[in-house]
Amino acid sequence: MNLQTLSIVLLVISYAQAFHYIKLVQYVDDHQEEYVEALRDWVAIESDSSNIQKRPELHRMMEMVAQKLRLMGGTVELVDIGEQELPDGQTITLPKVVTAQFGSDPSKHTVCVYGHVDVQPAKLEDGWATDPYNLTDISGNMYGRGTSDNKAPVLAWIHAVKAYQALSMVLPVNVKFLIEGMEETGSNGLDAMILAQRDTFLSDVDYIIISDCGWLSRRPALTYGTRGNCYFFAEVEGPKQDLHSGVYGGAVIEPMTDLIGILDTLISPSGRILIPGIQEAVAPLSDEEWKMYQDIEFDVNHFKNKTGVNHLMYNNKVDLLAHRWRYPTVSIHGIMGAFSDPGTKTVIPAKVTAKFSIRQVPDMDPATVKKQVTHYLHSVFAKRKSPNKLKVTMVIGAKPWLADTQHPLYEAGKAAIKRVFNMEPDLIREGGTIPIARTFQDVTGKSIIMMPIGGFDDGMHSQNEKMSRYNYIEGTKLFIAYLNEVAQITKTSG
Ligand SMILES: CC(C)C[C@H](N)C(=O)NCC(=O)O
Repeated sequence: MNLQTLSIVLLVISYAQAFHYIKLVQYVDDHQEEYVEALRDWVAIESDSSNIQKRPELHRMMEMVAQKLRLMGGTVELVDIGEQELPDGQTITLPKVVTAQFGSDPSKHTVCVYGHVDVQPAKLEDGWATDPYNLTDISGNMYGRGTSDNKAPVLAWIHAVKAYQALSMVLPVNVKFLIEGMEETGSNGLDAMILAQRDTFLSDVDYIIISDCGWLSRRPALTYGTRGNCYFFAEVEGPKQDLHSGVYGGAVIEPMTDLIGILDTLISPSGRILIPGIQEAVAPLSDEEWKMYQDIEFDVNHFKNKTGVNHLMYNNKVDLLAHRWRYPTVSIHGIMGAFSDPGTKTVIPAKVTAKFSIRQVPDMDPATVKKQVTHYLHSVFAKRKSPNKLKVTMVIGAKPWLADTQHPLYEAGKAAIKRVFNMEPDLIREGGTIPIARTFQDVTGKSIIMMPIGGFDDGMHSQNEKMSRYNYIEGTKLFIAYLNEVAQITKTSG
């Protein structure tokens, strides 16, 4: 083929692609209401993975996902991943993992979209303005638990594939789905499943795509790193039952006093982690990283006001972003067994269990962190010379993940964002954890991209979580455009 014929062929291809894209976008716009109703149905399921009472709901949720994909003609499996062991030694069935496949053309790339449909706990009385399980649209924002994290993004991916099907257009790449129901509690059972399916379901996967995070501002973003997380229970046990604080106070050494005492030794008021060995393991901030953070458009004051605090740990952009993304932190989440109802119960709790977590960054290692924390807490507890008993357990040990932003997957992401939003994306990291990201990378050796569609103010895990209709619908278009861009990556790129 001579140069002139080649340019004509390329022109015809790009016209055809542009024409297809316009039709797909029109289809998405025309089906907005259907997409919102699909989200309403999913949000109505209280698929809280941290509450074992809700496990039947979680099973129902996984079945709903599978059924949706089956109805689209995918090859769908509900994979049994076994049992979850609870802290008291009991076991409970883990929600099955949904795998699905659309297309198996060996001449095309195969992408695997990972997502989750379990949610964090939510109760109206936590301070929600609307029922967390009844999707409520207020001024273009759809409120409900799990909207942004991660039900709407999963649906947007499904709808992207469905749009191609509905218009009888062939998918530009083969698309696989791997949807789980335990992400919020550390993806229990998934590591083993990924390992077991490395040479089967995952064998022909070229790239993994995750859309389980948010933008940093109103500018679309591509995410190239997440922090890991080590989650601990510290239990202090004393008397054989709860005691009257008037009758026994002053006579016994109280478990709660011990617990608060040791918790106070984890982190200084200025955010310095006091556990020996932790800070030392953190990779230093490179000049290149500093420059990347410096170049990101991010308004610290706006962030402060949106968060509703009058003082942040750091007031300059680079420090603040670095401490959200690439330094570890300790968060204390709650104390089980402590009196927390309204009222003035005067009790000495007999056994209290603190829950805290340490976000992980390169080059920390969860196995080492487990030893460091356990050893440290026992040594500070020993200094108290308390007769009570301390037990420290690590219940989640998820590693951090980092990607190469020079990979063609990111170039394809930039092109798709340019097409849909007509702007360049921010390249960002994420302070939260997607436990399986690192496993995917280590076990399959495949490249991963995180392509968020959540807004910066979606309130994941918080009261009034939402997803804007704009992000949901434009996000669906982004995924459509992205599939097309990935198809252009030369087959040899790893
Ligand atoms: C912003 C996170 C990466 C979103 C993710 N779904 C999540 O919430 N993970 C658990 C966590 O505690 O970070």
